[in-house]
Amino acid sequence: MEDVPVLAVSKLAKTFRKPFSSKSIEAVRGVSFEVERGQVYGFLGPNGAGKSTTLKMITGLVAPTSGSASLFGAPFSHDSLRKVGFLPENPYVHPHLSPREFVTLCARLSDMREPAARVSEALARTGVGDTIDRPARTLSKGTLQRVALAAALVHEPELLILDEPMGGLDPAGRKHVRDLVLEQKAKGNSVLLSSHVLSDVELLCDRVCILRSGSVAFEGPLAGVLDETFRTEITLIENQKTDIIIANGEAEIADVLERALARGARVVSVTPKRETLEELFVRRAL
Ligand SMILES: Nc1ncnc2c1ncn2[C@@H]1O[C@H](COP(=O)(O)OP(=O)(O)OP(=O)(O)O)[C@@H](O)[C@H]1O
Repeated sequence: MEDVPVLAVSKLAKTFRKPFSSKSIEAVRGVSFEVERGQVYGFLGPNGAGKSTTLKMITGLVAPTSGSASLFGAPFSHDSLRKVGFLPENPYVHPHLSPREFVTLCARLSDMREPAARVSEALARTGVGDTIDRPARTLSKGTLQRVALAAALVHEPELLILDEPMGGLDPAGRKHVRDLVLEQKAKGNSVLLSSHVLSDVELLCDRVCILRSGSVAFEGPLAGVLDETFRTEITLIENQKTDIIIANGEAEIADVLERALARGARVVSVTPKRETLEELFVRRAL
């Protein structure tokens, strides 16, 4: 079972019908990708690209129009969801429950018998400190986000799905999330991370899928892509003017330098530049 993907999404599609109208919105159009064990997988795309809808179909909250998602090598079932933790975008924490009560409720819904220790541990891990017994309606947005994250983690899921986990968090909270994601990976668990914070995605993810208008615009390992787009900037001064030439690959660099020196140009710098995820995102998704 080691080689079976933790999550396999196959041609998932969702069309929403507009009420009282013949119009419809094709939110997701045949999206496929796989998440392996121990992998942190980035799910990116501009606003309205279909990320949240895809994550809701994976977790059974929205019924697909077509296509399927299988978890741990088996067709989707509510049983397989026991091994999944989900932090939705704009999570709802019942306003009359305290963080401890809410996360205990979530733990019991995941069939945990004696969850007290795990509940305290999960809330401490996400940094909900001394507000643990206050009603949720009195808590800040960032604290509620931390409570919801604890609820997604409490049953020690093998696949953690995070939809915009940095929403409303301060720098310390964002660091908590980054550390948590790396901790999950170190334990051999998998994380599917949807985020607009590209620097975090670049730091954490092994592989990414970029959605555009409901379709996959790019899917692949991050390292390979960023290496593939490796280029070198050569700055020259020629006839009292500065010129920047972009060269790809060693042969091209040698060629540019040889010609420049033969013309009597002065080489000011030769700087390797790697494409950032931000640049890749703009190129592929916008
Ligand atoms: N319940 C719904 N009914 C009708 N349309 C919907 C519904 N949910 C989402 N949509 C539409 O589907 C499209 C995709 O929305 P979705 O929330 O999946 O995008 P997203 O990539 O998560 O965006 P964001 O980054 O802004 O969260 C949008 O056009 C949205 O308006």
